[in-house]
Amino acid sequence: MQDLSRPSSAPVPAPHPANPARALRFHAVGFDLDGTLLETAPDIANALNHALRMAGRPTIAFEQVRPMIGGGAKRLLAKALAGDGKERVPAETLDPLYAELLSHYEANIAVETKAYDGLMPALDQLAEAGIAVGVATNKLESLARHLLDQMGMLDRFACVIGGDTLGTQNAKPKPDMLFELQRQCGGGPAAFVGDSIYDTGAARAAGHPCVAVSFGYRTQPVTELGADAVIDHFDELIPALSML
Ligand SMILES: O=C(O)COP(=O)(O)O
Ligand SMILES: [Mg+2]
Repeated sequence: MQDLSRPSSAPVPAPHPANPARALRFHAVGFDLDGTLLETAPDIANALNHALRMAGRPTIAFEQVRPMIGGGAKRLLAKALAGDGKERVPAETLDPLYAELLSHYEANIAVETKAYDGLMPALDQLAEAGIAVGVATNKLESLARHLLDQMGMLDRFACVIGGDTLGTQNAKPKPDMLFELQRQCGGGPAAFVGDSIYDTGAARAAGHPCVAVSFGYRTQPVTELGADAVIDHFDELIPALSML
């Protein structure tokens, strides 16, 4: 039926722009979680500092915690307790504090955590193009699912592989989690997007092209991660994937 409410001189709406994700060669795109999809460092730092307080140790400034994230919370706590890194922390000290950190984090997992700018439109474009997306994080799988659920994002991902899903000995930078993500996303060519050396290491070992985000957590310059492309904003993700 003719729309009589629109005057004949009204501009015709522009056609929906073509979705560049439809031209990608990948069947699946995997994402790291901390420092890639979500800025989780404030809530992680709060949980770490809670555990340090329980141990009677000095807390660590947020800016110092950020680059320490990437290898999982247990490694983060061990690094924080080790101070200059020379002190080896015995399991009987580490394990109860790790339990404290986890329970504080679980109860306060999405207080200050935020999705990075442009993430949702990029995920929308991938979904509209029929490309499966999954998460491979060194976080415990249960915490990763809980966090994504709290952020209202869990149903966007075909799978969530955590640092413990295949056994912690197979966590990134081993390639296994990326192979599992690829399998659960239905197979076919897959790319990976991450923020740290754990991610680029896993992608290289899996033979998956890799995009590094410059806004995440790492100790070295982003150009030294060995990624195939670097992006500063999620608006650049699909153009970057199209070059790989
Ligand atoms: O929790 C961590 O230390 C790492 O998590 P990520 O693999 O999602 O960066
Ligand atoms: Mg990360």
